[in-house]
Amino acid sequence: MSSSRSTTTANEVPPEHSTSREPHRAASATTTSRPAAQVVDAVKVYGSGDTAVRALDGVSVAFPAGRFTAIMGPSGSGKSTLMHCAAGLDTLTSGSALIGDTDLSSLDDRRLTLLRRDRIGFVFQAFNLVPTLTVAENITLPIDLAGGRGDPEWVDALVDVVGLRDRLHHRPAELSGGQQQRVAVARAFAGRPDVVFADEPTGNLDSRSGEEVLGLLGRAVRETERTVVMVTHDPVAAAHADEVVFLADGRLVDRMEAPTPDKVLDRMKAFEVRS
Ligand SMILES: Nc1ncnc2c1ncn2[C@@H]1O[C@H](COP(=O)(O)OP(=O)(O)OP(=O)(O)O)[C@@H](O)[C@H]1O
Repeated sequence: MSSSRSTTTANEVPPEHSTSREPHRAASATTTSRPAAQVVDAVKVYGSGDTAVRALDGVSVAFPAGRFTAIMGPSGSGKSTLMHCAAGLDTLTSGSALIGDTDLSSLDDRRLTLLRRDRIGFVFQAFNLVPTLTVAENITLPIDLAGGRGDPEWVDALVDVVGLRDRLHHRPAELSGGQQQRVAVARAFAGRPDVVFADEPTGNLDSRSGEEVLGLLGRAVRETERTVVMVTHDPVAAAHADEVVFLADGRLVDRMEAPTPDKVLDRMKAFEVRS
C-alpha cells in the first residue's frame, strides 16, 4: 500500500495540499495512484449460521485520488455493502478499510464519526435535504454542524459548479428533483472531503436530470481534484466514470478504464449469460 503512495513529482502539488481555493481555477486533476480510499481483503458476512450471507468475499480495491470510479455488478453482488464499508458506514467482518492512511478499524465511534464528517461526502438516491433550510443553508449544513467556518470561497465557487446561484434562497420543495440532487452534490463537496461516495445518485431522476448530475460529479472530480466513488446499476451512469470496477457474488471480477455505455452493457450482459 504505502509503496504505491504519492506518485506526484516535485513540481506537482498533491490535491490536498493545493493552495487553490476555487474549484473553477484548480488545476486539472493530478494523475496519481495514491488511493483516497481502499479496502483490503474485505469480507462482510451478514447474519450467522445457516442464514449467513457472505456479501463481500475477499475484495481488495483501491479508489485512486482525483478519479471518478463507478462500482457495478448484478443485484446482490455487494456494491452497496462495499461502499458502506469503505465509507465507514458499516464495519467489515475481516480485512481492512482505509480512508487515505487511516485504517477505519483503528477508530472508536467518536473518531469514526468525525472522520466521516470531515473527510467524506455522501450523495444518496434520496436527496436528504432539510426542507426548512434554504439551498445555501443546506449546502453549508455539514460545515455548520461541525461548528467550523469552512472555506467560503470554495463553497461560493461550488455554487457556480452546480449552477445554483439563482436558487440559493429557495427551499428544497421549490426545486426540481435534479436541482435538489445538485444541492446534495454541492453539500457533499462543501467541506472539501477526501472522497465523495455516491449511492445510485441518479436513481430518482429522469434521464436528463440524471445526466446533469453525473456531468456535475465528473466536473467536480476534474475541476476540484476530488475523488468520487459511485455505486450504480446504470451503464450510462457508469460511463461517466474514469474507471468501472465490477463485482459479482461479493468478489471483484473486472475493471474497465475509459468505459462507454456499450462496453459496460456488454460486460453486464456477460454476467446474465453466466447466471
Ligand atoms: N443488512 C443485511 N442483512 C442481511 N443481508 C444483507 C444485508 N444487506 C445486504 N445483504 C445481502 O448481502 C448481499 C449484497 O447486498 P448489497 O446490497 O451489497 O448488493 P448490491 O449489489 O448493492 O445490490 P442491489 O444492486 O440490488 O442494490 C445480498 O445478498 C443482500 O441480500
